[in-house]
Amino acid sequence: MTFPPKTVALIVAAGQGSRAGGDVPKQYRTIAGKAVLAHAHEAIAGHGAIDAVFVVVADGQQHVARALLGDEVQVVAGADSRRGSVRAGLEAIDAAGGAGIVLIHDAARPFLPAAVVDRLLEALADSEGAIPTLPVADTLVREDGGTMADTVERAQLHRVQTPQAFRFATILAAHRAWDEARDATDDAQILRASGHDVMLVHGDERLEKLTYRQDFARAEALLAPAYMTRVGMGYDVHRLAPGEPLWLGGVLVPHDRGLAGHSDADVALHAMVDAMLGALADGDIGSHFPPSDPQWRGAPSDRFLAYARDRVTARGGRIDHVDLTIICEAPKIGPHRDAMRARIAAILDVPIERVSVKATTTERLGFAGRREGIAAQAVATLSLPALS
Ligand SMILES: Nc1ccn([C@@H]2O[C@H](COP(=O)(O)OP(=O)(O)OP(=O)(O)O)[C@@H](O)[C@H]2O)c(=O)n1
Ligand SMILES: C[C@](O)(CO)[C@H](O)COP(=O)(O)O
Repeated sequence: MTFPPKTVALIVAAGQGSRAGGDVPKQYRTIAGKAVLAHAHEAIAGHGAIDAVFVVVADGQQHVARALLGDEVQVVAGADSRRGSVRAGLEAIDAAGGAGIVLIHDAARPFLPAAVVDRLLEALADSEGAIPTLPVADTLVREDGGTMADTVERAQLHRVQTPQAFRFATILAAHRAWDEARDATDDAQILRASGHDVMLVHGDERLEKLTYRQDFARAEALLAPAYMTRVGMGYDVHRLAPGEPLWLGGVLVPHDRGLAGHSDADVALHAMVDAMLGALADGDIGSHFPPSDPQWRGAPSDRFLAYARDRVTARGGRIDHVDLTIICEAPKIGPHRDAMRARIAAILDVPIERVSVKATTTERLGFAGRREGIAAQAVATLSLPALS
């Protein structure tokens, strides 16, 4: 029976990130709230073939790495060059008992699809080393003092990524044999210099290295949740009755009659609640606050609207806009429009510019025209995570 060789991931994170700028080295900057190094660690450590992870950081930063990654990870002090940091990591793995396979990975490549690791390990079955690469899509030219010189044939050129996978004993020996006076930008060239072939497997665009400041915006965009716009509409009617206060759009409006209903009968807020629940495809106001339930008798309708707002937030969504139309002969809505907008904006916790309140009569036609009741229509526009 053969056992798979012990496979160790070695993440190098001891660089200064000078090309990326910023107050802290790029591997400690966050993307979607998580440190770049933590993303890289999570991606590689989460692959089922990885038995242990060693991380190389600048001397003095060991406690930062442990705080980010936990105590299971082995933390090693790095060197002034990437090559030196890899060497320090390999020696630490050797001192800890060695490995069968090592995957050497840049912390600066935080997004690692598992399929890349699968391809590397498969290629390693017949070789001492394998690396992920991508083809070059642009035309390549040499420069001669600011002008274009020869075009470089690109068919055989590849962009080299990490992780780079090696038989551990072979890459350790190659590093030890390497002339310390020379640098090397990656480990595959060190292996090759020791006489071994390096297999190429297909890499992944998501593995691109964070090198420059603008690369961080690209990385944030990669992780940003995709939103979809959802629109809901609501409609409600309540009867006007003497001796009732008139609540409309969350505002107490002076009038000779008020709206009758189980709660405070604020027809405008009720239509808005239904619009928001509609956009969520989450039932209607009656299913969340049944009129048969005595606890809602006389209840202020701003509670219902705040509830709908919280349903949106709980789904990871945001309220982009609400548009309300109040349909009545009297009272006049114009004088109260901005107070209603301000109140609704406060309940929904959105800027007032996202709240529209309009009004219309029905030219004295129908129940609204006969002043028997007031109707309201609302449209709510929400952004919800696409998968919600
Ligand atoms: N002395 C070094 C230099 C680099 N690295 C690591 O090697 C990876 C790739 O290197 P690079 O992108 O060049 O990172 P930096 O050297 O930090 O960047 P810069 O050259 O812009 O300073 C990074 O994860 C980096 O932290 C390292 O461990 N030790
Ligand atoms: C190892 C590497 O990421 C492979 O592309 C690259 O060579 C690192 O180069 P850098 O100059 O250290 O960024």
